[in-house]
Order: sequence, then C-alpha cells, then structure tokens
Amino acid sequence: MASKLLRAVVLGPPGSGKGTVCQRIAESFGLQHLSSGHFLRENIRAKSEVGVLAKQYLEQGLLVPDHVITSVMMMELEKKQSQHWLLDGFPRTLVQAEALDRICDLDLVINLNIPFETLKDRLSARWIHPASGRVYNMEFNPPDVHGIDDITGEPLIQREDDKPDAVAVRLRKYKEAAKPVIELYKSRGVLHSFSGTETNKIWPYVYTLVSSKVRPVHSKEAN
Ligand SMILES: Nc1nc2c(ncn2[C@@H]2O[C@H](COP(=O)(O)OP(=O)(O)OP(=O)(O)O)[C@@H](O)[C@H]2O)c(=O)[nH]1
Ligand SMILES: Nc1ncnc2c1ncn2[C@@H]1O[C@H](COP(=O)(O)OP(=O)(O)O)[C@@H](O)[C@H]1O
Repeated sequence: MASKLLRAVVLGPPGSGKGTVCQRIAESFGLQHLSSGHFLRENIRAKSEVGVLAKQYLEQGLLVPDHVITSVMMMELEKKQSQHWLLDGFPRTLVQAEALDRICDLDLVINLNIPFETLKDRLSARWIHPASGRVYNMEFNPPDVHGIDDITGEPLIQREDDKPDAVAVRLRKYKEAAKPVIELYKSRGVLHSFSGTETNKIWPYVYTLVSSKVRPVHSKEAN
C-alpha cells in the first residue's frame, strides 16, 4: 500500500454525520481528525481574537468569513504536515477549496447526502462534550450516563446553533456554498458520495473506501 500521507475531506450538510464518520475513521485508521467547527468553538471558549470575531457568526448559524477560517485551518494543517489527516467542515466554499489547493492535492473527498428532515431531527437531539468535541445523540449514540461525557465524566452541552432558527439558516447556507465545491471535486474524480438516513449503514462503504488508501490500525497487516 502507498506510503503517501492521506489528504482527505468529508463534506456534508450540518447534522449529516461528518463528525461521527470522522471520529470512526480517525479511530479505525489512526489519522488526525481536524474539525473547523471544533477549532472555532475552542477559540470562542478561549476568547481569542478569532473566537471573539467568530462568535457572532456561529450564534446565528452563518459562515465565518473565508479569510478567518482559512487562516485557522492553515495554522492547524501546518502542525500536522507529517501525519495522515481528514478535514471535517473545511473547505465549505470555493474560496476555501482554492486555498486548500495551494497547499496539497486531495486524495479522497467523502460526500454525505442525507435528507433534510433527518438532519433537522438529528440536530435537535445532539449533545457534545465541549472540550474534546465528542458528539452524542440522545437516541442514536447516547452517553453511558445521561448528560455526562463517557471519557472524562464532564457535563455535555447543546450547541447554540442547534436551536431551530439557526439550524434552518445553516442548512440553506450550506447548500448554496457547497454546490461549487462538490462540482470541483467531482470534476477532479476524487468525490465519493454516500446517500442514506443511517450512519451505521453508510459506514461499511466508507470503511472499505478508506481501506483502499490507508491501512486500518487493528488489521492483521498492521500488527
Ligand atoms: N438517529 C441517528 N443519529 C445520527 C446518525 N448518525 C449521526 N447521528 C447523530 O446526529 C447528530 C449529528 O451528527 P454529527 O456527526 O455531529 O454531524 P455533522 O455533520 O458533523 O454535524 P455538524 O457539526 O453540524 O456539521 C449527532 O448527534 C450524531 O450522534 C444516525 O445514523 N442516526
Ligand atoms: N469552513 C467554514 N467556513 C465558514 N464557517 C465555518 C466553517 N466551518 C465551521 N464554520 C462555522 O462554525 C459553525 C459550526 O460548524 P460545524 O461544527 O462544522 O457545524 P455545521 O456543519 O453544523 O455548521 C458553522 O455554522 C459556521 O458558523
């Protein structure tokens, strides 16, 4: 199998399961999961310059300006140059995709196609552990103890932008911005789309696809 470092992106609307799928890929293949939303929420909690600027956009479910998120992601990617990585939530506009193009060639783009009604239901049942970004769902993957993170024992919270008004805006904005990004990757032959309403059904196909590029952590070959 090629020893080249994997450069992958997961695209999909809010609630499509990007975070859940990336969490599973990161665990199964030992690669770095870099979530733009998680970095922004960390900056907001730390009250950094980026955080203060980004806060208003996140609260309203609007996209943060391209130059802000691009500089955050470029800084993070610089730190991970020697590792396989997987981007979640970036790029989300054509301008961001062009910025990413300047630093790497993508090997794989996974696009999650999930119906609108499913997205609305999922987001309203989502809870997160703010420090790690770990994602739960009160029906699909509840924590062992209600309202508590499995790993740290710390409290879970609901995101501000998972409130109904912000959800509707986010879904609309996603569609507009993502179309040219999806077209770009399709034209390059790196786009792989998966449709369905359940992550567990999509996951085996994603696993097989990623296995064709990197070795699973727990495979016999890896030991
Ligand atoms: N019922 C159900 N819930 C799911 C499924 N897959 C993921 N979820 C839950 O749906 C919610 C959204 O999933 P995420 O992985 O956070 O989705 P995302 O695309 O990263 O969402 P954003 O962070 O908003 O971009 C979470 O609460 C997940 O636990 C599924 O197959 N069925
Ligand atoms: N690539 C990006 N470009 C612009 N804004 C972003 C980007 N990634 C994240 N954000 C901001 O962070 C918020 C949360 O992002 P994320 O956790 O990926 O959730 P969602 O996919 O539900 O929007 C977005 O609504 C947006 O305000």
